[in-house]
Parts: sequence; structure tokens; C-alpha cells
Amino acid sequence: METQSLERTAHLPQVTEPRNPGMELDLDWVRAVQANTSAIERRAATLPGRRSVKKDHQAAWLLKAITLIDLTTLSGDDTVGRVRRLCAKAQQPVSPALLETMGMGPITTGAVCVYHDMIETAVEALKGTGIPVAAVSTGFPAGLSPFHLRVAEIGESVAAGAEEIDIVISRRHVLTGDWQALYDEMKAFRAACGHAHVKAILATGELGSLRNVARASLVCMMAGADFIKTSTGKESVNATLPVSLVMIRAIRDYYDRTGYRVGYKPAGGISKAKDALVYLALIKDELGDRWLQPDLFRFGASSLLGDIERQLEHHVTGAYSAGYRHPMG
Ligand SMILES: O=C[C@H](O)COP(=O)(O)O
Repeated sequence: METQSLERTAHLPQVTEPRNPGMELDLDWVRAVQANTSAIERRAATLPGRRSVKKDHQAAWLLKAITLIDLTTLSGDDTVGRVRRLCAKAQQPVSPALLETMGMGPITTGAVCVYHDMIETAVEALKGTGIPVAAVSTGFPAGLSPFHLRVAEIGESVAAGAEEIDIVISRRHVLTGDWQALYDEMKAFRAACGHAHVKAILATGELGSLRNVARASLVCMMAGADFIKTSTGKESVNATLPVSLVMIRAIRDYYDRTGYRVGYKPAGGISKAKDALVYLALIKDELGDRWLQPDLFRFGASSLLGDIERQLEHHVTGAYSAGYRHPMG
């Protein structure tokens, strides 16, 4: 077993990134942003075929992927019991025996992501583990409740102990090109978050075009987003590779101009280990290794961990276990 390669990817040192403070809304920059849809789609179509990590390297990348998961449950029938089980899973996402065989120490997921009502349960269950609780907010998933209530919801979630807040933007501001309104909204959400980090969910499946995705990404970063995130998981189209290329390149442009690194969170429908590997390779290619740390990259996923566990078990034992043996919550 290549312990060295496992260590290289799964135990890179934690670096503290200065928080993106945002900047004035630069409408000239926003309006200048274009997206060549056919070129982006062509490039995205080549990505799955380019994945070439095998065996020990693949196992190392899969372990890395686990550390980058916002382990999520966002269901109307969530219960205290389910959230507690999810938190236990976040602390021990892979069996210690499997990790030992691979020469690895303990790992955890990047965070646990829940609705507001479940924050206290999750905070209590994760006490002392260092795993942050992320809460979806601002009238998630549609974001159409009264503005003052959306802002107040953030404050309540931070007070309840959420260290990360996943807000949803008003899609109509993008669809009508009202960049000032989007900027003001995002800035208010960021201010309400205080010390908690804010992930801006664009709901890209509802934004109409890749150009809109690029512009909305930029405006949210200008307004101080710590992360930009594709989707709620509730739209009919969630994370895709073309959208990811556009958002990642917006992050790169923003970094080139301002020197601030903003994180990326693809979310919704990412449930297979092989898809996670494609995303990680894409980030490595387009943004570099620094973005493969939990402070700059997360998968928003409710079932990805189960498939990764199955692949790791297969890697170690040569046999696949049934999916039902890897429940999440
Ligand atoms: O942010 C996370 C998403 O809601 C999870 O979506 P998923 O259930 O399709 O993995």
C-alpha cells in the first residue's frame, strides 16, 4: 500500500485563509463577463474520460473526498435521531479497520449540513470534534420569504451554533439582470452571518444561462461570499460539470484581481465516488491543490459517502458490500 501517496492527499497541512472581505460592486466587470456555452460544454464533456487515478491513488483521493463532504440531511422528515446518527457518521465516516489497512489515521467529513431546527442537535452531537455545523438558511430552498425574516433566520442559526450558513440568492435578481439588488442582498446576508462563513447558493439550474451563472458568481464574491455553491439539491437540475467550470473560472478571475480565494461547493445529485474524483481532478487542474482543502472546497451531498465507503471496501477486500450496509442517518 502506498502510504506516502495517501498521506500526501489526505493530510495536507491546514492553512488559514484570510476571509474574502468583498469589494464595491464593479458593474463594468460584471457586464463584461461572457460564457462561451458550446466551448464550455465541449470541455466539460471531456472531463469524465480524463480521470486516470487507480488503485492506491484512487483510494487516497476517495479518502480526501470524504474530508471535503458537507454530510447533509435536508428532509422534511428529519428527526433528532437521524441527525445524531448522521453526526456519528461524520465523526467516523469509514471503519477504523479499513483505515488501518490503508495506513491511515482517523478522518472526519468537512461539516454536517442541516436545517435550522436541527442545529442544536448537531452542535451537541459534534461537541469537541471540531466538525462545524452548516445550516441552510434564508428561506431555503426557494428563498422567497420576506427579506427581514431571511436576514433574521441567519442570526438565529448563528446564535444556535451554526458556524457556516448556506444562503440562497433571489434568482429573480439574476434573471432580470438586477445586479445591484443581488449585491445588496448578498451583502446583507454576509453581514448577518458575522463570524460564521457564508456559502452563496446560486441555484444554477434556475438561472437560465451559463453567462448568468458567471455573473451571479462574481456579484456574490464582490459582496463578500466565502463560498459559492451550485444548488440546493431541490432544483430539477443541480450540480453539473459545465456550471462548475464557469463557477471555478469565476473564482480564479476573482482571485487574480483581488488576491482573495473564495471556496467552491458543488451540491445536489453527486452520489457516486467516480463523480467525486472527476470534480477533484477538475479543481486540481483549474485552481490547484490549495483549493483541495476543506476551507476552500466542499461537496454538498447526502449519499456520496455511502458509495465512497463501498469503493474503499472493494479496494481493500476485493468485494463490494450492499448499499444498505452504509446508511447515513
Ligand atoms: O447541499 C446539499 C444538497 O442538498 C444535497 O443534495 P443530494 O441529496 O442530492 O446529495
